[in-house]
Amino acid sequence: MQKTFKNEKILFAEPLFQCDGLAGFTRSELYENAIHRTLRINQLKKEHNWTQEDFDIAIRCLNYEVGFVIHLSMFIPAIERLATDDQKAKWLPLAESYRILGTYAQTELGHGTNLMALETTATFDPRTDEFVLRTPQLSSMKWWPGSLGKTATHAIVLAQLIIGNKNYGMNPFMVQLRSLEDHMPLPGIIVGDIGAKLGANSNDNGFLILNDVRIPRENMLARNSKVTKDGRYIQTSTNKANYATMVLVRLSIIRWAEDTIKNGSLIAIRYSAVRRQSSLQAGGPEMQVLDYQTQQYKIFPSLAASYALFFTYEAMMKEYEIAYAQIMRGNNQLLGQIHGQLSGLKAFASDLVTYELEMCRRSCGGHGYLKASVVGETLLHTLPLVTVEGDNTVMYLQCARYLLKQIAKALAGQDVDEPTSYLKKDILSYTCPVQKGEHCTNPNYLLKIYTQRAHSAIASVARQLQFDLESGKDQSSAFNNNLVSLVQAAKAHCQLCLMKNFVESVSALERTCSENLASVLRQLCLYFGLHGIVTASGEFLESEAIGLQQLEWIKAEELKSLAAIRPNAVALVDAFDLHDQTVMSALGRYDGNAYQHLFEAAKREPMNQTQVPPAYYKYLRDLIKGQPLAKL
Ligand SMILES: CCCCCCCCCC/C=C\CCCCC/C=C/C(=O)SCCNC(=O)CCNC(=O)[C@H](O)C(C)(C)COP(=O)(O)OP(=O)(O)OC[C@H]1O[C@@H](n2cnc3c(N)ncnc32)[C@H](O)[C@@H]1OP(=O)(O)O
Ligand SMILES: Cc1cc2nc3c(=O)[nH]c(=O)nc-3n(C[C@H](O)[C@H](O)[C@H](O)COP(=O)(O)OP(=O)(O)OC[C@H]3O[C@@H](n4cnc5c(N)ncnc54)[C@H](O)[C@@H]3O)c2cc1C
Repeated sequence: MQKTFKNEKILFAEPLFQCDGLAGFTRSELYENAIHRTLRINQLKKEHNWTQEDFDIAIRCLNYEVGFVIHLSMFIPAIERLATDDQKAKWLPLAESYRILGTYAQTELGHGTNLMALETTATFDPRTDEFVLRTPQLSSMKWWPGSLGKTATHAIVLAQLIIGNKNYGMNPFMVQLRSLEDHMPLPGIIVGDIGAKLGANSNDNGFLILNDVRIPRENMLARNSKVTKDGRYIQTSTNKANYATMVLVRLSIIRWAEDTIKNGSLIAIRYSAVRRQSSLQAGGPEMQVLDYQTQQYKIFPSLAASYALFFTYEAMMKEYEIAYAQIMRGNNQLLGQIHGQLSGLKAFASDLVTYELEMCRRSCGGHGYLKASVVGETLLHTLPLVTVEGDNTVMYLQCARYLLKQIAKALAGQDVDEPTSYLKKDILSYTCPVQKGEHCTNPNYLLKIYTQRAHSAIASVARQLQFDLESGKDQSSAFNNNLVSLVQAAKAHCQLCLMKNFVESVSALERTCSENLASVLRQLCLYFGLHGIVTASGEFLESEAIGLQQLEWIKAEELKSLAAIRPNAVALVDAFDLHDQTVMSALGRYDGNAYQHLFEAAKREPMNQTQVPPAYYKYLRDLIKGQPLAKL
């Protein structure tokens, strides 16, 4: 799956990267540890001539529990995408050498989704050839940007550009926040950490108030638009190009989701293979819980999702690279496609893994509630993915907006983008591919069912919107009246994308891998398809892609698939080739000694470093001895 990290031994030989000790760290310790880790990985990269890909894999091996994540994943990419060549020549070397530490400051206390309503302003002052940055009111302050709280010396601030009395919309500005001498905030800058979060507490997400902070005109990142010395606004590319960084990060989030669900399914399956509990025959030997059909039903979806997301990330990375290369040459033809695809798939991937991670946690019984199992921690660390880089509902709606445009083109006989080429088909020409039970064992037949269901969902909401408009509703009311169906249509398209990528990737692999491996992957792909239909059976029936007879066959085939996957389940997670230090879980170690590792973790618990707790002397001793308690 993930390219085996040939430098794993080097990385995990150092205590700094051994994860057992993180439990019990305070926020400041987590924060410092994360910074220390990134800088040490940088040193290892230089000492061992690692590539940038090695650096990236090292961070993934540490489950992104490192510092400077926004600097690396947003600040630098934003300079690359939004700055002119001269500005890149100035800022990139400083950022890449950590001489400046950055954040991407877009979200405000009052607005995160609605970028048009961001309140931070950058007013051009022609007298001094500067921009004056201001967060005019409480709700305007930047709130959430990673590394903003205590680390960033610079921020790419997204602000409404004001020239004279005209607002030219959201534009990016490079703003220095702290002195490079003593790290103190500069005049006009009020900055700090927004406080503890459910997870990811090594990251200093921060707040930023700008009180008439002046920056030179050349600090407006001007690849897509600029302001001349005499105050003229010149747009050289679509304003949407200023959104480019978010598109890239949505792609990264799909891989983040893949990484976390691999961890979760590995822990759940390895633990379920060693955990014996109860027996089916009275007095018989206790069973591996992995042999219970219900346990397989709970955790094999996460196994299938791991592979589905791996194949989808690989496919979308190729699609993004093609689009990005064109966009950077000024050709925005693929911008709408890549935005629509990645908005939806980021939402679908993060929804899928947060749901399946909780199922993995539940499948570990009581031990799933221990931090030492790590599944719960992984879930807490993954939860933000349904919100960051665009709240999932909003992202589905962006995807749906793209799909509506595509189906309108299809119905008008115009060309459509490759990912929506199925919309060119006549919706009435579909026939159910599954005419007998064995057809349910063919992923290609299932793919046709997914295609019809997605097409039907998109066509249905398009018709309903048209009906609402024709019956006199205005555009926004008609839209709001159909938001749930729009989200449903986007999800249907995204689930089709995952299934299509899975089927196509396995058929490509079949040409080069062994038949044994091919049959295991085919089985997993089939299961992924069957399970997806069963869990959304209402929508598939509604689309008439299947009837009750087909659903009955599919449900039966899904349960058969569980038994077929069982013999290879452990091998399929071992194939992730994840180091124990990456998985970190006492339940998911390669050696299978879950109880021993749980007990070792308990012994490391700080409370166990003394036999008698301090509370004994304060409260318990007198209580136990029947002494009257002093006034508390
Ligand atoms: C190599 C070593 C590297 C080591 C890496 C280390 C780290 C590992 C990697 C870690 C992985 C991930 C990191 C994750 C960290 C995340 C931290 C969080 C960051 C953030 O959250 S940043 C803030 C994110 N905020 C948002 O996403 C805001 C969401 N809102 C919006 O995007 C917009 O408001 C909107 C899309 C909802 C609405 O846009 P708006 O312009 O107001 O109106 P519309 O009419 O809807 O759109 C107008 C047209 O613009 C098109 N559009 C919109 N968005 C985009 C886009 N992003 N790209 C292209 N086009 C876009 C839209 O389609 C409309 O076009 P049309 O008019 O229809 O043609
Ligand atoms: C851990 C973390 C790290 C972050 N890091 C950064 C960062 O580095 N830089 C940065 O700029 N931001 C960052 N953010 C902020 C993040 O981008 C926003 O939280 C996100 O864009 C969602 O916006 P919001 O918080 O305003 O939610 P809202 O948009 O207020 O969402 C609230 C509810 O309203 C609904 N809603 C909103 N608009 C619509 C609509 N048009 N139609 C239907 N429903 C709607 C949403 O679905 C949601 O249910 C981070 C957030 C988190 C949690």
